[in-house]
Amino acid sequence: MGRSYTYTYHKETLQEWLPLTRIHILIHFIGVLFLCYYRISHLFLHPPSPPWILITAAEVLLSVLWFFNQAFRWRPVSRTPFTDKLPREDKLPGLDIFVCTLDPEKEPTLQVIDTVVSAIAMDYPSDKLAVYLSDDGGCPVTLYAMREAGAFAREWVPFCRKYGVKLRCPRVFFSPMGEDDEHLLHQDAGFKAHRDLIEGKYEKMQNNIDKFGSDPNNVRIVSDRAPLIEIINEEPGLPLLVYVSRERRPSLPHKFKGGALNTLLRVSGFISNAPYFLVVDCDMYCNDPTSAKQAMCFFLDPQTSKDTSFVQFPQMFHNLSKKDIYDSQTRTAFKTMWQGMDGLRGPGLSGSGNYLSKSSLLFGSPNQKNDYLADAEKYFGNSTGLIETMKVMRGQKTSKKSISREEMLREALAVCSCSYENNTKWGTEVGFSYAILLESSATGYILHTRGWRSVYLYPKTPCFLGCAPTDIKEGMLQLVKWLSELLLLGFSKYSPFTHGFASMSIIHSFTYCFITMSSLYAIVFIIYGIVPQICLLKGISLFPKVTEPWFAVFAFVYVSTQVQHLVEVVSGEGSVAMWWDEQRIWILKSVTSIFAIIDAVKKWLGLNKVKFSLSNKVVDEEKVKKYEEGKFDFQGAAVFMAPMVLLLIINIVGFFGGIWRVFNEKDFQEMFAQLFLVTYVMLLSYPIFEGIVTMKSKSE
Ligand SMILES: O=c1ccn([C@@H]2O[C@H](COP(=O)(O)OP(=O)(O)O[C@H]3O[C@H](CO)[C@@H](O)[C@H](O)[C@H]3O)[C@@H](O)[C@H]2O)c(=O)[nH]1
Ligand SMILES: [Mn+2]
Repeated sequence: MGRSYTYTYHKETLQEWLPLTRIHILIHFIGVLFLCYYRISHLFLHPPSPPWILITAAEVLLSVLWFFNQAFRWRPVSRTPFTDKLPREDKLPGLDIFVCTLDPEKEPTLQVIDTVVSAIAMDYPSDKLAVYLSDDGGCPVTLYAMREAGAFAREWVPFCRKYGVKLRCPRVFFSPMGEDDEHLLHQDAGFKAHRDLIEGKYEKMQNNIDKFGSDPNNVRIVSDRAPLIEIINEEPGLPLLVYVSRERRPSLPHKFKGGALNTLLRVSGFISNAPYFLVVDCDMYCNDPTSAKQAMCFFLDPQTSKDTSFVQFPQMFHNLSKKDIYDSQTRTAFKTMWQGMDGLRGPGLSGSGNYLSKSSLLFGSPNQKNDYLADAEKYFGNSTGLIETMKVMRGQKTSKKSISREEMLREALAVCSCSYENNTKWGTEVGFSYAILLESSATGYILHTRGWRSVYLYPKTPCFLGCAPTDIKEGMLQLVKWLSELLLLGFSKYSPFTHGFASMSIIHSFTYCFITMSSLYAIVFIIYGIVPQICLLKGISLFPKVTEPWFAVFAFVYVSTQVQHLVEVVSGEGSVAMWWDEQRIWILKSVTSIFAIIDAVKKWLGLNKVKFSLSNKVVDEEKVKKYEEGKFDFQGAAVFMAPMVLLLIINIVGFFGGIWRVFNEKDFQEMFAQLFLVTYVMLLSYPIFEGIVTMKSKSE
């Protein structure tokens, strides 16, 4: 174990081999500098030819990206919360849970309900807990299902508490996975009977929802509607359960999930007004009920409470196969990157599985210099009731007498209207940011620029489990949606290159530079996938001769990168096969990022309408089967695959043509690097060829 710092309720541990990592970065950096020197000086010494200019551009860009990428390796930490040291339950602060859903077609209602029920069963004092579902589709089936879920929760929550059930998502508990709970095996016969009774009720609920949802009218999104708030459960011993569907009008902007979350921020003020809240997407059920207390270890700790804005858990998935050929788990993001940022001033906000402090979103910077409440209407809008709730949260005196429930609900409905945010600071200074479509990425980043910290927790038992895309089309859609938006953030007025440098620690802002720019790998790989191959065919050497000392620089940089990656994968319980597979998918995703760049340019020029492409969470058995077998499935992804297919064809021609030419010309020494490159790509992309060939034969 590395060096560690102990706080009142938690502990921070530095990576054990940190000095080695840093030495490696420095040595590699020298290699990179030599490489850039070789390329750039070559352009001045020899008449620059187009292939040389291109390859120089690619390598310089790659070096810049490498440089920013090292910021994640500079100071990774891991954290351990001490939940048993927390104050007594009655001293814990209030907690709201926000679940967002939109479309029952892509987000099956039963899944949404499992998430809601698992949230209600969180291990947290009931009178301090409230669960809100934001239904952006306004679908009758969702409201109906919420009422059913409310009734089921009345049985489920006491059952979980009585027997100390660990898996509190009913679907998982009643699946074969639920039978592994050691501690439940030793329960008496009464437990078994109780369990079967509850299982019956669970099935009944599912049937009811299915039946209600079989009427097409009940599953249609209502896009023109008045707001609706319904308090579903409100009784002692049970958490509050609230259904919220904000006003939607086809002609008025609604700001997607960011808009939904900001609405919940306001509505919850009237109903529970907790100082902290958890955001989960509707497919991300709570797998470990202790996550709330884990997060509280940071919010309540005397040393970290003042400037901790959010606690992020990794997004993990319940539907991944062993091989995970598409790297849907995005290991690099949730292991290397987030952990690396955690040692600086904190990970980014991922949008799901994160606990946040409401004050950090509502009242500016942690040193409380700015008093938004002094000019409340300008910042928060004209609801005096809402401003009262905020004063209460800040511990300020309020002038308000208690109001009737009807009046309270009326005021809460008013802050759900489409026009409420007009001429206020919602979406800019207050609440979730509307700067880009990825409300969370932007919000997390802006919180950091204001001086807030965040925390990353990666416990052994996953706290939240969602549904990952299991075919390439969905995966690519999601990738393009994220990377194009992040690129736009990089060119916005909030850019980490300008705004960020000015307001954040320098290494922390490097991590954001990398995050916003990572789609530029597309340019590197496309050049690298065309130019050396064509030059190999034509006999133009682009790299130093194998016998020249300069060759060693290239070889070193290549091997060093591979070793770093291998160490990272293997030290995190990955395998060598995973290291190899990740390279393949990384190149594939990088090449496909060209669509993200195109998309971002189009949006920037105003050619593309801003549209949130909702990820599909429906499990398709056939797709899953192929994915489980580790076979690439390109069905429906022809467009996304086109650039990669083109590069592969060029590479195949380069490989065979190149070998033939080298044997004729005997210029093996000059061409070694290029031959190596085409061979490496051939080996790496074999499963992709296979996928393409089987796709063909299927459509015939
Ligand atoms: O107008 C909308 C659009 C989406 N959602 C909800 O937002 C969530 C995220 O949507 P999804 O399509 O599943 O996003 P992902 O592709 O999984 O996107 C990731 O990136 C998003 C943008 O930052 C984050 O919001 C997500 O939490 C994060 O999981 C879902 O619960 C949706 O129901 C809404 O409530 N209203
Ligand atoms: Mn999702």
